Amino acid sequence: MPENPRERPLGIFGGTFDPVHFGHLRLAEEATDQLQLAGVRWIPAGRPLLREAPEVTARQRLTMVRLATAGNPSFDVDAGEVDTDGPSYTVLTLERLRQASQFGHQRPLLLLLGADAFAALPNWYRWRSLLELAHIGVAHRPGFPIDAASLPAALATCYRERFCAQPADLREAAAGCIATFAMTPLGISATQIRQLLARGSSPRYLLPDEVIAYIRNQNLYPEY
Ligand SMILES: Nc1ncnc2c1ncn2[C@@H]1O[C@H](COP(=O)(O)OP(=O)(O)OP(=O)(O)O)[C@@H](O)[C@H]1O
Ligand SMILES: O=C(O)c1ccc[n+]([C@@H]2O[C@H](COP(=O)([O-])O)[C@@H](O)[C@H]2O)c1
Repeated sequence: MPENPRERPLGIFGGTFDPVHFGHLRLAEEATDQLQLAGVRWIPAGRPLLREAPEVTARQRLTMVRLATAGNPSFDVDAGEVDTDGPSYTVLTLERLRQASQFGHQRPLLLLLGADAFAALPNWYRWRSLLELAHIGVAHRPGFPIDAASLPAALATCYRERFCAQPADLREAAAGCIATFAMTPLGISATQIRQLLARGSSPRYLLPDEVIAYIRNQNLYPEY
């Protein structure tokens, strides 16, 4: 049991963010509301796995996340994965957070994932250990159903065993539950934005203006 069982979980939101967009921002905002989080810590992946290398550097993606989240006191940004050499394994990041004196082993942490990332969880390094370190909160995402029948068998079993319907239950333990939440469906992806930028089309209203200005000033995606 946590020292303070009523403490709200802190959301942990990792991503490649190449670039960050309103799908990410609404996910973090709606998770905070629906899962009753204390806030969300954004952690851009330094060297993301199981995907193509990002188009821009880790530091540039970190800056975009800082620009996008500035001004929201419920959000903060962690440069830990960007500052670390080597692949960005989430389990190691969670272990680092648990070792940091501010969290210890009692504070509820909740790893935020979109439904597509959740379905791929069995491919992650030491994926079963993730639930020893944090709860998992899964956002609905258009095109990616969250139901046991569509998940890989090992994950479907885990999902059935760990499912938690009540946000209040997430405060009763430091880790181990899987919750889902139905965020506003937004069919926005960073892939789509990169495709728009590559053909010189406007990405406006898919991501914050501050991020677009940075992309332009730094010539991050050269055709735009
Ligand atoms: N529109 C969205 N709705 C719900 N979840 C999302 C959405 N966009 C991204 N996510 C989630 O945010 C996290 C970080 O995603 P990521 O940075 O890879 O963005 P992406 O748009 O999926 O990028 P890409 O198209 O490059 O794969 C993942 O858990 C992903 O599932
Ligand atoms: O730990 C792993 O093995 C692992 C494998 C794939 C993805 N992740 C993390 O999942 C988050 C979302 O990844 P992505 O590729 O959808 O941007 C991001 O924080 C990645 O570091 C982590």
